[in-house]
Amino acid sequence: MNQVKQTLRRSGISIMAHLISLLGSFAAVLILAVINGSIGYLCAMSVTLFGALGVAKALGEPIWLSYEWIIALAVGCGILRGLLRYIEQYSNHYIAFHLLAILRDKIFGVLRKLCPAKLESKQKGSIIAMLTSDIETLEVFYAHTLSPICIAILVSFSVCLFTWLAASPWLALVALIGYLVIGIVVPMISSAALKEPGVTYRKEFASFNAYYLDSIKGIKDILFHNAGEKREQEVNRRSECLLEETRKMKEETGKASAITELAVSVFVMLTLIAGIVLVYTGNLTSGKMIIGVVAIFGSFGPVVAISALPGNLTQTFASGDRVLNLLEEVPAVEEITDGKNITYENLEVRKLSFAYQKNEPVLKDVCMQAQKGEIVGIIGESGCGKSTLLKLLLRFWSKDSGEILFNGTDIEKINSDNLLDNVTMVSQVTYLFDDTIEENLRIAKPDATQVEMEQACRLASVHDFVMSLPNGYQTRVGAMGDALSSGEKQRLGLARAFLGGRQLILLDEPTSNVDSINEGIILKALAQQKSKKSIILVSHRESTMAIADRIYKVENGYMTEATK
Ligand SMILES: Nc1ncnc2c1ncn2[C@@H]1O[C@H](COP(=O)(O)OP(=O)(O)OP(=O)(O)O)[C@@H](O)[C@H]1O
Repeated sequence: MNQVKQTLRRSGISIMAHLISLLGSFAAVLILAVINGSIGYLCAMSVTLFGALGVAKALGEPIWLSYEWIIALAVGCGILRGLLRYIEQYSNHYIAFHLLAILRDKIFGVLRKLCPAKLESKQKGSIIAMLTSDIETLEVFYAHTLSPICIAILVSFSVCLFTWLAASPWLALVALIGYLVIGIVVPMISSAALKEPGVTYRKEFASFNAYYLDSIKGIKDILFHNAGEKREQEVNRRSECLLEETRKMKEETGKASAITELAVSVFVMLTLIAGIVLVYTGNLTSGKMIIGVVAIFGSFGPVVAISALPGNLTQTFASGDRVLNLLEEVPAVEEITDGKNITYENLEVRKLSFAYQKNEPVLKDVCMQAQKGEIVGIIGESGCGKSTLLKLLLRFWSKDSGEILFNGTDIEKINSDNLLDNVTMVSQVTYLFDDTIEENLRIAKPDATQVEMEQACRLASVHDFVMSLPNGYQTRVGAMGDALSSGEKQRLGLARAFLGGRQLILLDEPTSNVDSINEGIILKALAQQKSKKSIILVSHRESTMAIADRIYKVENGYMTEATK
């Protein structure tokens, strides 16, 4: 179990301020919710208060309302309460769900910018947890935290004023102290006690989700190595940890609500005692005492709601902190929008150096070039930096030094969108979305015609396979493309690249998963394509390298031209 003290990067106030700043134009809807909520609660209180007025009138207080009016107003307040409560809840949820949609959108936008460099170091499971549970948790903040706090302040202030004017300033003072204790002191104490369990719970929850998801994704390998039992034990252990954290949190929440209930009872008693003393000392009539005491009795609801917040609030803070951290994460590579647009003709790499970690260079003073009409091969031992070089050419990472020149323009001066309009890559693993084959191909060219798609698939030697499927191009491939073999996925990845029509195609082991017949067809297709494009081909296979016009070898971070 993680016993390390969990802390947030920001204070609770700062998280709340950030989250409130996201409200923007929804602030007007929040004001509507607060007004309706406050008047609604005062209406609810008024039902019993009109009852108290009736009793006070019966005790001889000079109340100008007739009994009929008192009953009619009590009924009217009851009905109005329902309507206003509906508007309040509707407004709160309107804000919450609209903001959650905006936040999801923002997070996706940030992930796009961070991808792929920063995301290589983040567990995908924890990002999924963030997109699902963390954002859902913020619903509590927007729908059930902000307006209750404002409503509690307004209602408490109104009741104090009413009690002062209608009964006695002393009763108003007791009520005020009660509100401050229940609405501020008790929540502060319980929030301090709940902070650590709340943050730890959220971290355990996110870590459990990530581990669980990871286990499901890797279930085949777990089975291959008969490691199921060990993995299951670890899942159970983590589940127990999560359960323990939940228990701790619930225990603290239970204590907090018990303290609140106790405080309410104490202040109800104190109000009553103060009222009786005032009547006995002749400072208040019995009728006014009943009106004041009944008003205060029914007024603790909003502050009790606040004192119940810390349990949720600590989790909201933890979730809010994680979401804000991601929103503020600086991408490893800044998007370029004020650069040049090019149409690819040639590539030249001069003295390129790069390291993922300081002082551990992967590539050193690398030089290479590619012209249209050429297939350039790159070979080298596993882990020598071949894929890294391709990622640098796509600017997925920023080079440390040297130049990557497209048509003589450095990569740092070319608009990011435009670069990806010119260059594409087929990586070692092709991701297929849980959609039809047609839609999976279309991500490379959304407006592709059926003829274009079929042509690309023929070039990638996958058209006959697609046509053999029950629904041809309309066949769904299943989540992560699990229904297809690695070779089929790889060939669909190639088809995407051919369909996209980019002028520079980077291929990372494009034939590693296909048999020699299909390799031959793909290589022939590549040879046909090269007259219009540059193709940079990374492969271990000698047979694949045979089509390269020039071959570079990467060794110990350096690159040399190899003899064919
Ligand atoms: N995101 C990353 N952060 C830190 N190190 C990385 C990262 N990606 C790759 N590396 C390291 O950089 C080195 C080069 O990796 P790269 O994937 O470029 O090798 P490769 O030549 O393509 O290997 P292979 O032929 O096995 O695909 C390796 O030591 C690898 O562990």
